[in-house]
Amino acid sequence: MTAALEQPLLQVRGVTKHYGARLGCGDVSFDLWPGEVMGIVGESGSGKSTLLSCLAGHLPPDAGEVRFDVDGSLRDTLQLTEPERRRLHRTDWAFVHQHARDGLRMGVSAGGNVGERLMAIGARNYGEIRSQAADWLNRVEIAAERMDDRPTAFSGGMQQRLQIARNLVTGPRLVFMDEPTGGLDVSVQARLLDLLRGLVREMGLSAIIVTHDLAVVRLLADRLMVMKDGRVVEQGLTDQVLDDPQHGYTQLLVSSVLQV
Ligand SMILES: Nc1ncnc2c1ncn2[C@@H]1O[C@H](COP(=O)(O)OP(=O)(O)OP(=O)(O)O)[C@@H](O)[C@H]1O
Repeated sequence: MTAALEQPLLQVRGVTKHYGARLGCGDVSFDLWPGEVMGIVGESGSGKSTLLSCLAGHLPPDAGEVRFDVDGSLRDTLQLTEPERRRLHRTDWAFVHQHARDGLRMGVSAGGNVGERLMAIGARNYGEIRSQAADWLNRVEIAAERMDDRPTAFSGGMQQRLQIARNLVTGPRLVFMDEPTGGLDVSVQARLLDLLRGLVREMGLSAIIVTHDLAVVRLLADRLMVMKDGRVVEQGLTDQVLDDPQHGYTQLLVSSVLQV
């Protein structure tokens, strides 16, 4: 067994964030293992986005630790130096936003959006960058002839697929996703979900996915955390939690979906 498999990729302990007197998320702890996908579900205001922001280093928590496997040892990401943090965000971590425009450069061509990430980690050969960008556009089902178009000329679903290509092209070890299928038409959502599932399996991605859509976690997540009022009320294997929910709130969440 390699060292990477003997310890979690991400270790979260006691992460807490308040907004003034209001609790954003409270005392959240879990381990994420390499190749594992964790889903975080809960109704609006339950603290999912706050937690994701704290985990991804976008928001400093009031308390707690977020340790990530850096070169074989678990380092508290809140204590990293600025260059170390930047390196982490460019190489090992990726963040897929709900709104593609938050994760894309809208004034740059589709190929440029993907190629830029490669250049940020040191790629310099133009031909090589363009061919890798073309390969990734193909993987996310964007036709090669759209490579020089700007994302503003793309549909919502295409923009989201482009954002995914931009994030995955550098082979990150951990991907944070905030409602990756939110705000899209149902048929577009289904196709995107299918694509994401293929990529997650093919690349053995480790990911943390926030969603209010149980269909998303059913398809993508190995494990599930259910949040309510900033707290984790239930966690476990996705199928177990969804098929046999123990907490009253999870039961409500599952049954309200079934009634739709
Ligand atoms: N910037 C902020 N200032 C003050 N309170 C905030 C802020 N952001 C979130 N909150 C509060 O923190 C709690 C958790 O909100 P959060 O956005 O994390 O929930 P969520 O589950 O992601 O909701 P949604 O699905 O609607 O995005 C809520 O009570 C919310 O009102």
